[in-house]
Amino acid sequence: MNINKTITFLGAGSMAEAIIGGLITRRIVSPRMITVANLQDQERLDYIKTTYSVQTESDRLRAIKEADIIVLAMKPKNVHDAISHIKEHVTGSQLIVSVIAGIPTALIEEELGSTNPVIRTMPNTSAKVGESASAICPGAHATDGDLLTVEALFKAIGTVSVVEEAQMDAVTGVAGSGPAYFYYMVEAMEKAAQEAGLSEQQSRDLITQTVVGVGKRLQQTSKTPKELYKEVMSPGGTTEAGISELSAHATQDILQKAIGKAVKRSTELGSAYTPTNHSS
Ligand SMILES: NC(=O)C1=CN([C@@H]2O[C@H](COP(=O)(O)OP(=O)(O)OC[C@H]3O[C@@H](n4cnc5c(N)ncnc54)[C@H](OP(=O)(O)O)[C@@H]3O)[C@@H](O)[C@H]2O)C=CC1
Ligand SMILES: O=C(O)[C@@H]1CCC=N1
Repeated sequence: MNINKTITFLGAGSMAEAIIGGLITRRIVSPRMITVANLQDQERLDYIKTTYSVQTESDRLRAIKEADIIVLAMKPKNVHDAISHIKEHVTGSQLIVSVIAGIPTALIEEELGSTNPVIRTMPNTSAKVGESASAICPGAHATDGDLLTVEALFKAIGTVSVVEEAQMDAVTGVAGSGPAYFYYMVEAMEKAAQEAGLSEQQSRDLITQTVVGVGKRLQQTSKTPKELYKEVMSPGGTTEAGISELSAHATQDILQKAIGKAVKRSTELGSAYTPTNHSS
């Protein structure tokens, strides 16, 4: 499916790149329909232009002029400046899509001071390979049509769940941050593999395929995670030795707490932020 909308990304960081990469590689949006602007880093814009053949623009107002969709892809602490800069130039028909963690649609609407439709989203960096687990929710002025447009866009880069806005902080801590937990674990697995005598490449290949297999299995079975790891464990075997060590250190409790902290941080980013106090 090709989406025939002009899209401007305000922000050219990891998340913008992951989404742009997904849209271009999967030929969902033509590169000439995408414009990217950031605050100041021209070298980064040059990299994005060269890598994805999209348009880049150092002037943010020129960047949004022809956009059907404006994607806010800056850090929470930069939202106020970003919106203040563009608000007088945003036209009534432009759809605002936020990928920003923690910032509620009501706040973006207040900053804009208009009735432009706003959709809050939470993708993750697996967008770059078309495998993001994204969630989206509409703001007060967004129509079902706006939601469908953004759903179609994000479906191009993975799966999309439409959720209540009250669930967005949970989505952020679980799925937005989610890839990082797995990469962190993979890092430890690679170190262990190399200590045990595998080469860097062998470790990477074996662990990557293990992660892919786990993902596919989870998608295809109704078994619980416990049933699945029990399948791997033979009594007195290797897995039992490994899982016992994890249990002895209450690893599941730690992981639960870690994700809880991420969810809490998302709520903090929103509650710490007001248009007059935007230091979050
Ligand atoms: N990284 C991730 O995995 C995910 C991130 N997100 C959200 O995406 C957003 C961006 O994160 P990420 O890409 O990691 O951040 P980065 O720090 O990599 O990128 C931030 C970008 O915002 C730009 N920027 C800063 N101020 C402005 C402004 N006033 N107007 C336009 N652009 C501006 C920066 O430009 P310059 O470099 O020139 O200052 C930079 O290109 C965050 O809000 C984050 O919560 C959501 C899901 C996952
Ligand atoms: O760490 C962050 O704040 C962002 C939001 C989710 C993933 N990265």
